[in-house]
Amino acid sequence: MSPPDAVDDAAQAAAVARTADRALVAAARHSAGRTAAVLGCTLGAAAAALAEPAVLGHTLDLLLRRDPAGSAWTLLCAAVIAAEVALDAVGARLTGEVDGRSTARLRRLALARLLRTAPHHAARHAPGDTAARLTAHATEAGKVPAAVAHAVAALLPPLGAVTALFLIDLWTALAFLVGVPFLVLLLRAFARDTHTSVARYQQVQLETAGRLTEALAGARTIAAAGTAERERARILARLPELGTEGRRMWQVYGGTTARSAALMPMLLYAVLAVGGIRLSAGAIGVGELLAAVRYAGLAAGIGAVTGGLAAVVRGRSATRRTAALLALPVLGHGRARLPEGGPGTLELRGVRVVRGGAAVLHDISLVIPGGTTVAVVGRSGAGKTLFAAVAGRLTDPDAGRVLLDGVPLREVSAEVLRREVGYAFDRPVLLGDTVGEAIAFGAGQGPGPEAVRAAARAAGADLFVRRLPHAYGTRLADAPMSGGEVQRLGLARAFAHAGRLLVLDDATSSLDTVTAREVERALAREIRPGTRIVVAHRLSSAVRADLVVWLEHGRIRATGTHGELWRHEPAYRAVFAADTQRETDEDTERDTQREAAR
Ligand SMILES: Nc1ncnc2c1ncn2[C@@H]1O[C@H](COP(=O)(O)OP(=O)(O)OP(=O)(O)O)[C@@H](O)[C@H]1O
Repeated sequence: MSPPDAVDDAAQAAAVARTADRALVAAARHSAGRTAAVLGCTLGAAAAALAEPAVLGHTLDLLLRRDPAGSAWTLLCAAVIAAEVALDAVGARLTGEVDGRSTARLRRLALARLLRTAPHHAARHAPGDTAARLTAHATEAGKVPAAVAHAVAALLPPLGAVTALFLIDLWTALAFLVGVPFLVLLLRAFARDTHTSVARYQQVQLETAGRLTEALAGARTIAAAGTAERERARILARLPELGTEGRRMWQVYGGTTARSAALMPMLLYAVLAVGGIRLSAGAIGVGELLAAVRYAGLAAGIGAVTGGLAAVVRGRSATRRTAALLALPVLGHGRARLPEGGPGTLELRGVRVVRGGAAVLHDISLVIPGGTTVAVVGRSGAGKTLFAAVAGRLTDPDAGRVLLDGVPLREVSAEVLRREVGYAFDRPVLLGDTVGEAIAFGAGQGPGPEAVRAAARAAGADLFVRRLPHAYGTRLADAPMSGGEVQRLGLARAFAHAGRLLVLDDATSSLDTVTAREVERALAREIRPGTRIVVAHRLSSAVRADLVVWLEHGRIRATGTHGELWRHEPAYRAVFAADTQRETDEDTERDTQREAAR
């Protein structure tokens, strides 16, 4: 890694840490009342636990002296113990609520951020990795506010108990204090070791989830390549590490518990021995000795703080993972509207796009008059998809501006942008319950059933949709579709929402040439007129376009009509060499079939 990269990564990690802390504060504020109630209950239970030895000791002294006040103090003992149990129970219930609410809030914020960032930022995290951050890690992170309250309250009994020891008898308290440095060392080592293990464990979890999702998405390729066994090994490769780190966490926890369990009796014996000497010297009574021993037990219970501390450490580490989503940059929107009835004139001024540290679109300056159909062509990797993404503001350029009907796209409101700019992709994802809903899916008021059908007809989808068991009401899960059929539904969705600018990014690539031409014709005749940007490898798309933008290595090599470019630019013809052959073959095939039919 080069030094600037290392600096960038460190700065990014620091930014994520700050975002994580802010997210935790926001989550705690969101349930401030309940978190305060958890703190109140746990502090109350701790106070009751702290009062218990003193009340018990005093009651014992009264009963030994047969003092009549003894029965009232016995009742007080019962009340203190009952209060401790009740407060613990209410605290546990409230803790569940706070955990749930904080988790839900973190999840909602992270998901909203994920959906509002530019797609290439969201793609930084693999789907499995994202799912783990939003589920398991968000759950751990959501536990932090209540865990902090518990950890704070857990400090009260030991600190109060040491104070009480001093109040009962100085020498007994000093006997206890001899063991305290060992306890502190134990807790520090616990916090350090747990943090390291938890961070490693969560990292391995994310990577394994990421690999699993990749494999699920690529199941067909894996089956075709016959590499299922190798893939299984790749997914599970880090499982032993997961086991190692999991065991290490339990070892650290178990070791700390065991060491504190060994330390505790020694402390208690020391207190008992010194207390016994003080009792025989008449410095303290039997009740006070009982109270001192119980306080020593409470004070040594500082080891119990380790449980709360572990939850806080795990939660903070998990928050950083969820917060990486919160730190994604938002694709913000302005409030501007577009001029009423504008033709859809698109202007790119000095557009430059950087990906992976290198410029992949350079100096793109171009005016596309409203109502024009533009074919964006070029070899694979030339920058066509990025051009389309910038043109409809799926992403912002790193330099330069994009204007639609004279208004910078960055300033256009989200609602206007998505009403006026539509997209269809090569591999659309269908969202909604039914086929009809998938076509109507979009911002604002969706199109009615008639508009949905018209869009499907234009996209060449109506016929196969009507053959489905419940036509447009068929559930997507019950409608097995080919790649071309899914693509036609994606086109129908774009047509149903067509605004002044429509971007078709390789959206007919899975259609046969005849269907693709029918769709192009329907688009010209039946869909709201406007500017069309058609990313295409097909010769026919370039032929039908009013203007061709020819990209090469991220730059505009030339613009013009297809005829002009075809006549004067051999390199332009070479872009379509394979397609020319394919279309010729398809024409020949069709001619042959016609001949055969005669
Ligand atoms: N997120 C990214 N990180 C790094 N490089 C990227 C990213 N997105 C795109 N690129 C690079 O930018 C270049 C242009 O990509 P683009 O997808 O626009 O090409 P294309 O012309 O649409 O290709 P194709 O015809 O194969 O779909 C490619 O070299 C690609 O590797």
